[in-house]
Amino acid sequence: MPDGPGRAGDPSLVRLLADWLPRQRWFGGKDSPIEELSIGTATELQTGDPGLHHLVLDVRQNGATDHYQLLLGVRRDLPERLRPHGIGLLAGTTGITGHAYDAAHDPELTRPLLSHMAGESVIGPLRFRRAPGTGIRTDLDGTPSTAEQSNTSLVFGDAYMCKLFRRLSPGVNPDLEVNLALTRAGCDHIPAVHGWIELAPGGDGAGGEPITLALLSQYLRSATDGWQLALTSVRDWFAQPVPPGPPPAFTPDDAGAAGGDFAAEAERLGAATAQVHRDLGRAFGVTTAPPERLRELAAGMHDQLDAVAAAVPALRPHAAAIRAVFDEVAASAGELPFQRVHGDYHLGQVLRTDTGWVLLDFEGEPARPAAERRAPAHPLRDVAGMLRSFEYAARFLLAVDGNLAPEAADLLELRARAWAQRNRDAFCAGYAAAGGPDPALHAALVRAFELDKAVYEIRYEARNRPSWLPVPLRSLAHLAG
Ligand SMILES: Nc1ncnc2c1ncn2[C@@H]1O[C@H](COP(=O)(O)OP(=O)(O)O)[C@@H](O)[C@H]1O
Ligand SMILES: O=P(O)(O)O[C@H]1O[C@H](CO)[C@@H](O[C@H]2O[C@H](CO)[C@@H](O)[C@H](O)[C@H]2O)[C@H](O)[C@H]1O
Repeated sequence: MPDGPGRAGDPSLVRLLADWLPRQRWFGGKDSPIEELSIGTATELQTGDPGLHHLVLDVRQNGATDHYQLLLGVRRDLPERLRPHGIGLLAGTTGITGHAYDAAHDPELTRPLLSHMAGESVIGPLRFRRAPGTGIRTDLDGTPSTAEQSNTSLVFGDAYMCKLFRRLSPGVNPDLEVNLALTRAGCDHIPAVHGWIELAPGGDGAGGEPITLALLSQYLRSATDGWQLALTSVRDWFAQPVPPGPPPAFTPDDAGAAGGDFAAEAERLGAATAQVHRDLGRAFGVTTAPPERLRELAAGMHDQLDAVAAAVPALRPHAAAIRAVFDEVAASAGELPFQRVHGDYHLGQVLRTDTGWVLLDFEGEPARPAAERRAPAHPLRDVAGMLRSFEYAARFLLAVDGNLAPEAADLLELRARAWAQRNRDAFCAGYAAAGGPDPALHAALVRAFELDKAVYEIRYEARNRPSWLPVPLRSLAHLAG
């Protein structure tokens, strides 16, 4: 029978994890070495073979400690299907033996999560919770979603999606907080919350609030995410024959005539976004920020730019043009409505269901400190996030194909601009028509938010997906003007 890693100091497990962790998609610190790794909490959820343990890993990088969550499976023999998720063989230096692996990939070990949430179990510092008024089925196994994401989500049949937050933030996760509040506000544009898992206060020294570990939501089986829909539209447009003669100047209307047009969806998405902003305002309140707030906002943008330009040299040639836009915001007058927003809004965060658009993942940008992610902001920050996403979708195919001849790349860049402009316009029109602040009336602010987001993306890609770095860099020249 394999034994478990209950002893927090097992040196062989710690060594194996330090080697394995940086190779995981969801590990947010790939740009720096791990200075120290230790096991913060270890909770046995299932004894026997396979065994299941919940670990919180304390990972020190650049002098700061981040906490990551791992469901650790331990088996005497590791079946072929689990080998890609193996962490290593624990040879028993402290009495622990067996193959350790990431149990999120073992359906047999995911079912207990549902039964514990259904029964509201408390195991050591872990508390399993069921949302008020809901039941949870316990007859389903979970398999990891193949969606491109920063956490790991398990899909349970047609019923549930359980997001395991990988990098833990102190306190209640904003995704849970916002989804519960929007459910109470009767918002139609989110999936229903069924349950969650939390670590009791004091479990890792985060003070009085429990730390959210996982969120169980309604699985929107037949939905397609906005990113996939948008890319299909871009592919259609890029596949159009090139008109003969000198290089054409494509208009946004040309991009719409290609078939697979996304503009009507973009407009509906704009409207859904405005409705969610309205509901967020009702649930959490709206305050009027004085003009000094604009200066603080611009100062924060400059600070991020400093940090990212220091780390990513390719950003530096654009820095002066970007700073001029931030300065314009700092110099402007007027009072602004501040409220809770999505915070990391992009096409991968929205699903088109049979009845309309649903918004996901109210966690905010994973690299920002927790307090900043929950802080009120101007709603046009989300609008700018989605505008960046249209730029991303337009340029993704172009940036990832390194074999394009320069003329072909130039032509596709012109096509990319036309597609992005068409869908940006449609989204903004839908947003303003549904009652959101009109982006056209706040052009300087939207531009600053977009550039700030592009700078964030450059750091995000450098840290997490270096091969994607050309995507935000490519659009920067155009955006910075
Ligand atoms: N309730 C759901 N039903 C169906 N698919 C979902 C649901 N929630 C998320 N997804 C899919 O999973 C992807 C990642 O979800 P998200 O919450 O954004 O995770 P992360 O924070 O890790 O990026 C989404 O882009 C979407 O495709
Ligand atoms: O979805 P997350 O909360 O994990 O957000 C992070 O990862 C996103 C990528 O998965 C990243 O989004 C960037 O890439 C998208 C395409 O994959 C694109 O649509 C977005 O516009 C772009 O910002 C997001 O920035 C990051 O926080």
